[in-house]
Amino acid sequence: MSELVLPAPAKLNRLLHITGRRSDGYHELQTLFQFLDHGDTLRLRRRDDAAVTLDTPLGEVARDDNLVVRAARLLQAETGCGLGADIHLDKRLPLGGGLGGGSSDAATTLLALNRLWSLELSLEHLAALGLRLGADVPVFVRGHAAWAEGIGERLTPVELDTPWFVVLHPGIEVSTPRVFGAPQLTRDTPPISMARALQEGPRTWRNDCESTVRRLYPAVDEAFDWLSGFAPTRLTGTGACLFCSLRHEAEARRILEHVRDGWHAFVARGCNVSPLHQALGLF
Ligand SMILES: C[C@](O)(CO)[C@H](O)COP(=O)(O)OP(=O)(O)OC[C@H]1O[C@@H](n2ccc(N)nc2=O)[C@H](O)[C@@H]1O
Ligand SMILES: Nc1ncnc2c1ncn2[C@@H]1O[C@H](COP(=O)(O)OP(=O)(O)OP(=O)(O)O)[C@@H](O)[C@H]1O
Repeated sequence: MSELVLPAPAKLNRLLHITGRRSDGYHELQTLFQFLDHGDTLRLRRRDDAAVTLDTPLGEVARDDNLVVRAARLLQAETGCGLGADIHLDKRLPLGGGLGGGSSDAATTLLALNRLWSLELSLEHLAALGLRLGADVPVFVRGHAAWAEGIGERLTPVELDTPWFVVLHPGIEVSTPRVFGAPQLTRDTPPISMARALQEGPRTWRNDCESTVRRLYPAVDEAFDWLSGFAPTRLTGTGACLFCSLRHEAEARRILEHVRDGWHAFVARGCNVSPLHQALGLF
């Protein structure tokens, strides 16, 4: 096998609580991660030399800063592997959208190169490596919907309902550091048990960043009010994307017909096993 074409799915934070702040400034979270059957696609071809090429420019992100390239280099450094890869990234997920696109691209790169380079590192090992690239990378490596604590790296697999979602992007990029740096952000939600969160169910789930993001970004506020006219709406991560759940795909698709110019929306199904792991025959 010398080439793989694999998905890098989006994630939603179905619930996001901020329970504290660590001494290094990072915030402690409790969150429920679930994957979507929508995302980026990567094509990776093995090279016999150590070069890593990426033929897809990504806005202002320099090639060497792209999480795909950083993931490949990290794997080479960790294992001493002398092989390389030519990588093509078909980017569909918005940057700074709260859908974890960059983290998912990194995770897909780690799993794909582990195969193409015959490294046989365990998912545990790859998740620990991925954490060095970003707090959301481990859940994409592990590949199961999860209750997460810490900065999002302590993961317990869960089975969540799998509705259809409308995901709405209001056409702007939200700065995660700006949201986490906002004085008015709620940072003291008392920790709850995973059992309680699951028992209380989706209708009670909320995102502690929501009011701050709506105040800082009027475009998110406007889109939130609009989507709420169809179904109860939530923010994912620190935004900018919003989502609502529907029982039937047709109902979700009808909402898309009304989306305003300048906004982008898609319909996707929630998945408890990542489409990446389904494609690789894991689980
Ligand atoms: C909020 C989530 O979307 C939940 O899934 C993620 O935890 C955000 O992860 P991310 O986009 O990968 O964010 P990073 O690039 O790691 O962090 C950007 C900045 O946000 C702040 N940050 C981020 C995550 C966190 N738990 N606490 C923080 O205070 C830090 O200032 C950090 O420098
Ligand atoms: N392959 C990549 N795809 C997207 N962003 C990347 C990539 N490589 C590096 N980045 C950088 O990482 C930043 C965060 O990207 P990402 O798409 O993961 O944001 P996000 O959806 O807001 O994630 P989160 O839900 O974790 O907050 C981007 O703004 C960009 O500067």
